[in-house]
Amino acid sequence: MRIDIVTIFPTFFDVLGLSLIGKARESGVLDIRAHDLRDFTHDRHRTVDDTPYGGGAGMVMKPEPWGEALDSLVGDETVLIVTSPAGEPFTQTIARELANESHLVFACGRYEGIDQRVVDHYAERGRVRLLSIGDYVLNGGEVAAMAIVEAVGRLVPGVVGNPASLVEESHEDGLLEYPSYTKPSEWRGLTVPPVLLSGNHGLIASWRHDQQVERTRRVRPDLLPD
Ligand SMILES: Nc1cc(-c2ccc3cc[nH]c3c2)n[nH]1
Repeated sequence: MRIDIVTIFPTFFDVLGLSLIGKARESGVLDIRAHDLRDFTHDRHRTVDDTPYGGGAGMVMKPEPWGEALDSLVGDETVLIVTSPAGEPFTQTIARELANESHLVFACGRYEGIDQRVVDHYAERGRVRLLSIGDYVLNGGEVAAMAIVEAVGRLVPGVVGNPASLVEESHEDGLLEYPSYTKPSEWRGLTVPPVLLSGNHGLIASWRHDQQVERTRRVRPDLLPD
């Protein structure tokens, strides 16, 4: 999978050279590239923003640099992802959908956001998704893009060593994950649930599912079917 990220802070994504995603980049399973939006400006000050039509506080990102940057990256197979607090809530289901794509381009806004005509222009020509990682406001789209890149990247075959570890996770089966324990069997007076020491794998599986349902009912009842 090829992932391109357009941002005025390209070094922000240097962290993607670490850990699993970093190894996947080295092996070629993931090809992730960050691009500086200012490289697509032509004035001395490399200007990417201007005052909003209609007035109001803050600045809006100009459409021209975005058009040149995205024209250089977006193709017929591309899904253009614009992170925004006004976007569709990003979920594990969307992560799975995006993990099947061959090319993702992320547009990371700053200031008060990107001129709406950029989204409108590319939505007329291909697939564009406005995605939010939560109902809170960040200073820019980079943190949201980073979260989505990690959630999607780890689902791409060859990125995670043991694909079985992707199955029993929160949200993978619509439920929150069960609690996990490791040695020692007692720590600060706290012990491990005896069923996990029983060696009875049927009982363990049943206990773990019960824990998932109980935890989901307690913490995220909205995830349970009506
Ligand atoms: N879920 C979420 C996304 C954002 C976001 C995304 C892009 C920009 C551009 C300027 N501020 C932004 C905030 N905040 N919260």
